[in-house]
Amino acid sequence: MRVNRAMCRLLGVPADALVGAVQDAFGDSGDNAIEREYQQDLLAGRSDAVQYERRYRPKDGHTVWALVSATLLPANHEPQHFLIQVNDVTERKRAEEELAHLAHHDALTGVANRAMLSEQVERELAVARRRGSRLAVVFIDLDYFKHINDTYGHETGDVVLKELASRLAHSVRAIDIVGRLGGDEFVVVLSEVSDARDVIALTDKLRRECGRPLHVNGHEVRLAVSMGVSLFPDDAQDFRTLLRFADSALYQAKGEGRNNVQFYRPELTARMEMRVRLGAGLRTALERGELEMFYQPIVTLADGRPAAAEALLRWHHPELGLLLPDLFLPMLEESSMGEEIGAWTILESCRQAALWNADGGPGLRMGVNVTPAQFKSGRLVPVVEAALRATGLDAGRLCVEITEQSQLADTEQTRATLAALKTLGVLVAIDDFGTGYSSLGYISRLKPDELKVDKSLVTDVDTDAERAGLVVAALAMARSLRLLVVAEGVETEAEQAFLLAHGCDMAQGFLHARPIPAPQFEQWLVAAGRPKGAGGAPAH
Ligand SMILES: Nc1nc2c(ncn2[C@@H]2O[C@H](COP(=O)(O)OP(=O)(O)OP(=O)(O)O)[C@@H](O)[C@H]2O)c(=O)[nH]1
Repeated sequence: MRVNRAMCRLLGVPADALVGAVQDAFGDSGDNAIEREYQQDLLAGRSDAVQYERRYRPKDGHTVWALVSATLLPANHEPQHFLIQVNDVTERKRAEEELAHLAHHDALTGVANRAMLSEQVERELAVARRRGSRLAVVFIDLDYFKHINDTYGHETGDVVLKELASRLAHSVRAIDIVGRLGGDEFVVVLSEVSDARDVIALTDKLRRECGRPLHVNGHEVRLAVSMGVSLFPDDAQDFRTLLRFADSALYQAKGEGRNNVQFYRPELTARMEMRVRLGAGLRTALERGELEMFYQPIVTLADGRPAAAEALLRWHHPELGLLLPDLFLPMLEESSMGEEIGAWTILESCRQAALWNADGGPGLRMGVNVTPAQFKSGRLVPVVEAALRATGLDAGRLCVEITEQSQLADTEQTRATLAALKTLGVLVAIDDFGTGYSSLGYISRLKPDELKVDKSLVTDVDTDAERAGLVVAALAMARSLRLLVVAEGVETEAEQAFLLAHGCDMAQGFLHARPIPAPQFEQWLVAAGRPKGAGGAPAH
């Protein structure tokens, strides 16, 4: 064998070290075998010339990719000789590999992207089918990631996503797969799980790892994830369906208050279909006149007189009948119509309040619910301002109700929006108080005008000592902050008497009336305005 100087340079050794040794000492064993097959083709006359790519592994450990062209030299004498031309194509190969990596991996986090994920999972599914083993698809979504982006900026958001990917990758076993679908959505596929208990142990570990606070640019970012799980072969046979089912379970986990794991159940498919159906219907609900505001009275406890109304959205669905917001609010938040419908509810409630308060009316305040999305959109203040201008309602008669949820984070933007509403003269109420995590400090910073104590604390307050203690504490806190308190969900005289005795200002609930359409509300007003003994306020 003879080699030229270029080949010696390529492998980093003198010619005599190469003779007789190229294939065995410097070659990749798999490639060597393939090369021998090509050479057999030439020797057997099956080809005149062959070309293939192979690797050499010089002694310094790096890999050289070569494009090899080989022919047999004219056979004048035995043994026969090959003429082998070797082109170093390492750079081209590296670029190709980089492109392939980019095509298969998520650019931000480096884990598998959607395409690679489905490729890998299909392979794992084939193995699981052959072996009859079980596999879990875990859909993971960060809780309130928008809030992290909004509070700390997009770059910090990116660091959080990278860290999350790395935590996932380090928490799973070598046989598992981690991928990112986009945004804050990740998928982990757990192979060879024996049963749901196995999956719970693994997902609990993932949740613990992902939930550790993260320190970025001097901030401590608190993290939590929700997860939805579907199982092969129990729930579905193919990856697409498994992913869809895991997504339904994730939706359930978000609905259960986040930071938890839910397994897919068949009834979730029906719920998912309903969600899609409602989401589609919402797009045309407004223009078709299917939406209506109902009003529930709020009375002053001291004298039983009407003080306010809470406006509540209702949807007359053409097939499903009258729907309460609990059923369609999540879809409304996701829908492109969310903002438009939100603005309409404010305008409609202001219009009604202006009408009821015209000509020396009863001086009713109108409570209007705003969703967290509406609140955070940055457009709430102009929408309220426009509604007041269009309807002529006195700003002091409008009360914006914001639910006490962790979405209503204690941020600069929250405080600025509340301050802007106050500048307009609009009142602000913290709704569903007692269901969230508000501390006294938090409430005092938000400076609302009113607290609405949630029904869950009010029900049986006269007999349940624990609830009574909480309500009394809430009333004391409200007094110290000079806030008005409305008790929600008051259903019995005994509850109402307890509330009155402990200094609660107002009550709302079935004891007085259910939410009713405007014409019925007017009848209620007339009846409630009558002196006691002349009929009183009917309970609807
Ligand atoms: N920093 C960063 N943000 C992203 C990226 N891709 C999507 N997002 C943001 O991720 C957020 C996705 O939020 P969602 O999952 O819909 O909502 P969430 O706030 O996490 O609320 P829940 O999931 O309901 O708990 C949006 O605000 C997107 O703008 C990205 O590559 N980097």
